[in-house]
Amino acid sequence: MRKHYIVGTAGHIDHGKTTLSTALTGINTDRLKEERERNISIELGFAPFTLPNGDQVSLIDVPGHEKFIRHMVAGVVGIDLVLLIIAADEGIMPQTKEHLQILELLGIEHGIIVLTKKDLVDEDFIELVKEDIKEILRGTILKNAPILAVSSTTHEGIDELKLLIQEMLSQIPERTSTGFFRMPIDRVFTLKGIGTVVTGTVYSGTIEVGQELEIQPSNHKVRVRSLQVHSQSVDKAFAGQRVAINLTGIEVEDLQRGDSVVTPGQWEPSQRVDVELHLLNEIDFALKQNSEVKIHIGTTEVMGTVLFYDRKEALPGETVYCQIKLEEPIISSRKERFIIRRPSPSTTIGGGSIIDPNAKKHKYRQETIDLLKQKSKGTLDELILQQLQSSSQVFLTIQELSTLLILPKNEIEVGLSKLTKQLQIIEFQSGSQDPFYAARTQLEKIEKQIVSTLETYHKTYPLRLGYPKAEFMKQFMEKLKPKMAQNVFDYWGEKRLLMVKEEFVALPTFKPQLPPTLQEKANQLEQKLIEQGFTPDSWDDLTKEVKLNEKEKNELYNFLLNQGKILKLTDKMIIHQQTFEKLKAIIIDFLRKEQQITIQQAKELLNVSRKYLVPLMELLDQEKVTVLRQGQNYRELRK
Ligand SMILES: Nc1nc2c(ncn2[C@@H]2O[C@H](COP(=O)(O)OP(=O)(O)OP(=O)(O)O)[C@@H](O)[C@H]2O)c(=O)[nH]1
Repeated sequence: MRKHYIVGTAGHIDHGKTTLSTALTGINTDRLKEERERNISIELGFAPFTLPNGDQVSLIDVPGHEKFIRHMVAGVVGIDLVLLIIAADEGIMPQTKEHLQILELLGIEHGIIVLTKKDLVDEDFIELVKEDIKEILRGTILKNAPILAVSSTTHEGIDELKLLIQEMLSQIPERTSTGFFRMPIDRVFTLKGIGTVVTGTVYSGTIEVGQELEIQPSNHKVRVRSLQVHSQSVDKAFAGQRVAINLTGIEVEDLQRGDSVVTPGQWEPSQRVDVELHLLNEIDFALKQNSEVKIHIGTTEVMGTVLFYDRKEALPGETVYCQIKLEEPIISSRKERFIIRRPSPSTTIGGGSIIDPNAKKHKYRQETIDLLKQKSKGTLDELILQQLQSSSQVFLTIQELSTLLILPKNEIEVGLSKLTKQLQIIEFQSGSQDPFYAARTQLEKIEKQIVSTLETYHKTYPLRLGYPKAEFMKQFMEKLKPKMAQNVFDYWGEKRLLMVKEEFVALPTFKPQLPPTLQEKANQLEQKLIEQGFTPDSWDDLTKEVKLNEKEKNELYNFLLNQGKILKLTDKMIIHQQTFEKLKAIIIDFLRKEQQITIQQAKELLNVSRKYLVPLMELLDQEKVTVLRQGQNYRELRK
């Protein structure tokens, strides 16, 4: 299959970028502007040409230094190769160096140095210029770049250059299209009969016709009506490609260069980004705390303030960890490259990569730097583990991790399975529900808390069955759905950390017990209650003559209820379990003979007033001994 590549040009003014583009493509890129209206994906400065093997190249040639920076930053994920153009008669000039620095800051590592205007100088001179260039390139990202001399006017070396471009491109590994979709917008316009069109380079993921997407930071919902890649209509486009998208659901006025088209729900605009920042050697000042800078990222340029956490200033050539507080919210991704410039005089100061696209406020102290360093150096596994270890929410699903880390789900899954095998994290999974995860260290930490919480609770309330389950879940299983919580209870149950009994959580060894002092009083009360038979006192009356404080009274009541020693007749009235058994025996005996019993018959049988009789009979229904026939006034045995 024929491939399509994007090649960028860089170099000092008048060194022959446009003339070389014309020599390679046969198109005068300055004239491309007129063609813009004809097709949604033709745009300023992009000219196509075909390599000897049939692969296609789109050459970007943008005039002017500002535009160069914009295009390089915006196209950083899409540019496969860069041609650094140096005129043989002039050699390295200030802007050559600055462009080289920008390529370096953006991490663009595949390049060819093209020496133009070969026809204006002799061979010896070219050799001298080449030596100069090698000297300058030493230690830079393009240190191994080949150098080739050409003439764009006589076309000497142009075919050789095409072959060299072809060879270099064939060595570049294929891009992967993993992750959520994101495309920073570089142009917005309307076309008659088509509607709103945006163009840009796809940073991550894939896009399809019909897909629902969202514009950030404005949070507009949109749909893809049609797509073009390099003037061809396509159904799908991938990371690294330059794409024109025809959008529905939005007007041109609601879009601007710098916005991003993204997968819905995955990106949150932020006004703080943590960064690893490298300052150029060549600047002649120190970057002070709170300096105002302009950050070029994606297709956006935003003013921001530099915040250091371990210094008052950064010196030329230094690489530091810091934060940039932005004047407007932006969308960015971890490891995304950016450039910073000084607003006036407009000069490039440095650049770097994003550590945290949704950064928080930090304190001025060494720990902040340690954290940023760890985050920037961290592998995917380390990041996942760190998230699970530091999150206030102990249990997280893949979706939650993906949202928190701004990383694609498929990559998170790979990391999780590795970490599970290493026993660094515990996976909770059952049936159709989504699996969720916890870091082992984090789990051990809360297990300790649980044991100590339960111990204290049992000591304070020795008569209770245990810690109320609902409260327990709120405290230790924040945000976990009941079904998921059951998984964790099962896990802890198997580990013999705790046991769950109805609505209570207790240590496995725990049994509610009466202390000796209360035991005696309890016996006394039970005895009295048994003697009262079918006409018992309320709990309040019963306990009047026994010395109990309010708490003991309550605890003992609940204890006897939980132990099944007493049963509730009404809110106030209770009956002893032995009395209830007696009642049951009498009624069952009667019903076996007579089949039915009315209230009147029961009254005669038990010889109590209605005040007791009604709750007694209702208790029998409740305990599933009898049923009251609907609409009748008699009861039968329950089958
Ligand atoms: N003799 C000769 N002249 C050349 C060659 N390449 C470019 N030139 C001339 O150099 C001048 C500048 O060339 P451009 O192609 O406009 O340079 P550029 O780098 O695109 O300039 P900017 O876009 O303004 O930065 C023009 O007059 C060209 O005709 C070459 O290989 N040989």
